[in-house]
Amino acid sequence: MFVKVCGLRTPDTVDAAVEAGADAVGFVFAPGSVRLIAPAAAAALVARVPDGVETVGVFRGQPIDEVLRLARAAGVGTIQLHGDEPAEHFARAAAAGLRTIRAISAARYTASGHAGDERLLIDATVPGSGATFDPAELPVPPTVDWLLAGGLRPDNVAALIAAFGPSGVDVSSGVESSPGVKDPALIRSFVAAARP
Ligand SMILES: O=C(O)c1ccccc1N[C@@H]1O[C@H](COP(=O)(O)O)[C@@H](O)[C@H]1O
Repeated sequence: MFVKVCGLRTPDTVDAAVEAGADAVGFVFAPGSVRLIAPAAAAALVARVPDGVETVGVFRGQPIDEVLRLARAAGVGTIQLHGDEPAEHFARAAAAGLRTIRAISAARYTASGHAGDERLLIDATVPGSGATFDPAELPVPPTVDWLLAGGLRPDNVAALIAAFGPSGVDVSSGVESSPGVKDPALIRSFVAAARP
């Protein structure tokens, strides 16, 4: 089970995610997020991440030139786009040597609409809110590689994996002691619960 821990902003929590065995760590560059991090600060955290652990920049509705500039400054290897971005944005990212994750709400998922995506993340309507989505919004889970996100926590992730059968999971609020403040112990508990 691929495990991503997102919205990291401090060295101790990046280290906790890596040591716990996370496959990916995420840094949020979407304006207005409580987890927003400056690219230079993110670059210092990316430098702590060993090869083999994916570094993901998270964006929402931003111009692709801004996305690429921030991704380059932070040194992340993957971008995650939450704003219904056009195919051209993904092509520009791939041309820049970046991997991509398309993030959509469960209510907007259609199999035909996402067959060609490299990787898909299916979230609740408001990303980063700590809310889960209604299972009725995803009657038939994707057959492509996909990440389950939205309100995941150490105490619910195993049941949600069993219910939806994703390729991976992605968490932010559920491993925080307060909005935007990651808790190393909760990070460790989440990774252990996601990969028993
Ligand atoms: O985390 C944020 O603040 C954020 C802001 C804008 C776009 C995406 C964001 N986070 C993504 O949402 C998922 C789910 O969050 P949560 O676990 O429900 O809090 C998170 O993993 C990020 O990929």
